Amino acid sequence: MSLRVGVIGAGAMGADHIRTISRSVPSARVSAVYDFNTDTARAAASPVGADVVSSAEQLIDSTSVDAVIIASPDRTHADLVRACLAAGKQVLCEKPLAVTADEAYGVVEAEVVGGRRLLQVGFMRRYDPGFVALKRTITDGTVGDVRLVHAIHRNASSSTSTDDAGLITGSMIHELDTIPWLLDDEITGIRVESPVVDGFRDPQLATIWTKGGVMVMAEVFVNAGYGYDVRCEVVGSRGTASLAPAEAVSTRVAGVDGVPVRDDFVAHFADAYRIELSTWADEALAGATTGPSAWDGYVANAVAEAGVASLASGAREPVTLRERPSLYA
Ligand SMILES: NC(=O)C1=CN([C@@H]2O[C@H](COP(=O)(O)OP(=O)(O)OC[C@H]3O[C@@H](n4cnc5c(N)ncnc54)[C@H](O)[C@@H]3O)[C@@H](O)[C@H]2O)C=CC1
Ligand SMILES: O=C1[C@@H](O)[C@H](O)[C@@H](O)[C@H](O)[C@H]1O
Repeated sequence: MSLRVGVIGAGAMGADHIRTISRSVPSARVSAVYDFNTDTARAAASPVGADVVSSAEQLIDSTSVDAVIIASPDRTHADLVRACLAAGKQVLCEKPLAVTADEAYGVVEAEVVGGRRLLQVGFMRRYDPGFVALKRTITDGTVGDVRLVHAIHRNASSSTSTDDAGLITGSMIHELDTIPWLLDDEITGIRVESPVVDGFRDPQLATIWTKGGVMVMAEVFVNAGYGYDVRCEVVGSRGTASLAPAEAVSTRVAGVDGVPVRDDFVAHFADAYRIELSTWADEALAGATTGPSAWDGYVANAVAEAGVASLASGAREPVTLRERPSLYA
């Protein structure tokens, strides 16, 4: 039996998830696609033989859809997730869970009412072989006690993170989820600054403090021009650990010694998306989900909100969280 997946939003990310499922996830197949733009939906659905449906509601309620992937714009996520929860369907919602922390907590409350976890948030770095190996160097004590993390997150360009707050809620949100997961720690404060005073504040530099006493410097630059670049170095009391370059081979050609930089997230995180989708589909078939939760999505939104406040105030802003329901213990 394979999981019949309905996909809402078939732009860059939705279309890539559809391709990945059809090529590399034997336990699932895409049965229905909805996109606001019908041509976009058709282009993604027809190569995999999926139906194009005329609304998100129709897709969620369809008897030929067992589980849903939401890859429409950020502002649509929370309402669509709530509709999936009301229909009792497993749902993988792309990050961010919501645009504000209150909206994200509303999703937490809706899931708690149902009494079981149905939602996974698309924080795919938790499945990336590089980030998983980096986390292992922390948990097995290789680097000793962690003191600092240096993170870099650059896009060649971005059509989705296009304003000051959107850069934090749409792009930096990956760091805001990765750091607590990597360190098994909580973020307690954040200051975000930018060298750009007028216009779009890109790049942004975040200084992040954790409950365990670690300091993190995170640079996010979504119009860096040269390619997609995600780096992370952990500095501990016994040594350091860094993500290795994504390519396995370094070349010396035409007087240049180096490794290519990939174009975008689709190429850079291909393995992470594949492992994320396979794990999610296998678990959904078994009626469970153990990936990044509604609570994780809410926490990342709460830190992002403090980051947005800091960019305006120039101050270090505290992160205050609401009560964590026992469903996410
Ligand atoms: N996990 C990751 O690494 C990534 C996650 N994302 C997330 O995926 C989502 C989609 O991003 P992209 O694919 O890059 O954007 P995109 O702009 O390429 O695609 C969005 C698609 O959604 C459609 N759409 C707009 N309103 C809709 C609605 N109300 N219902 C259904 N479809 C609608 C648009 O027509 C478009 O085809 C965003 O939430 C983004 O934050 C995006 C890129 C990478
Ligand atoms: O999630 C993503 C995009 O939405 C976001 O706009 C990019 O900055 C990130 O690198 C990508 O992973």
